[in-house]
Amino acid sequence: MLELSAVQSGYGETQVLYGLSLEAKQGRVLAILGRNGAGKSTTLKTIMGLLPLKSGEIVFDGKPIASRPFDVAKSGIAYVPETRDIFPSLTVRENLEIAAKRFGAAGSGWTMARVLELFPRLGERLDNGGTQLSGGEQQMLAIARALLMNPRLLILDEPTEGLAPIIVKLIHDKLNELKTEGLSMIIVEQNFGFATSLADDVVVVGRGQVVWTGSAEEIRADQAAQHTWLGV
Ligand SMILES: Nc1ncnc2c1ncn2[C@@H]1O[C@H](COP(=O)(O)OP(=O)(O)OP(=O)(O)O)[C@@H](O)[C@H]1O
Repeated sequence: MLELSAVQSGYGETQVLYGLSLEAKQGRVLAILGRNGAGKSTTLKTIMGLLPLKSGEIVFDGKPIASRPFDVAKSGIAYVPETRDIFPSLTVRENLEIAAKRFGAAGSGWTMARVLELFPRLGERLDNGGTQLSGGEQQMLAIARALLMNPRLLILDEPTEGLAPIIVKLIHDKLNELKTEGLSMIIVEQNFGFATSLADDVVVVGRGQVVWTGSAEEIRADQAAQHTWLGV
């Protein structure tokens, strides 16, 4: 579904990705793991067109991916950044409506009612401003907003960062529901247990390249790889 081949990218003069290749498959969850600064977020930003592709290729559903973020989103990839990027001056309802209006295909897939069914907590907070939400509620809103774009691929950057264990469990269960429904996902995570219990496939990034590829079961069983690449 999404294939990166020999991708080089970075920030201005600073190169971060040195020939990174990976594949996210249809109907599966891919976890991208790696130590701080390995290049995981940079990989996601390059996919989304937020950083320029210096060389290499990114192919989505058989075609080269769009280069501008809006067009990447339009093509069916929704991205939940590490910063969540809730509009702070808008209410929960307004945050959701913007996504639904801009990207939602009328009458198909995800609707406001369906995302509120997934996250009832948001239904109780519809008139609250973005800044009045807890970290967990912001993450729920960011995911709900991404779903309203009716993506074929959902990309999440560290969805559990800074969240209390009970909210981490809730987010885990919701993402698991989405997985069961067949939604393809890429998840960047520092939380090894969270990532490997959701993922089918795993790649580990180290210094801007993929250094390990296998299944979630394989990395859970491979203590040497965990130690070498993740410091677990
Ligand atoms: N805006 C930026 N300008 C310059 N360099 C950056 C910028 N953002 C990140 N970097 C550098 O790029 C490298 C990779 O960062 P990246 O955010 O992709 O790491 P990561 O694997 O996602 O880890 P983390 O868990 O810390 O986010 C790091 O060395 C980081 O310092």
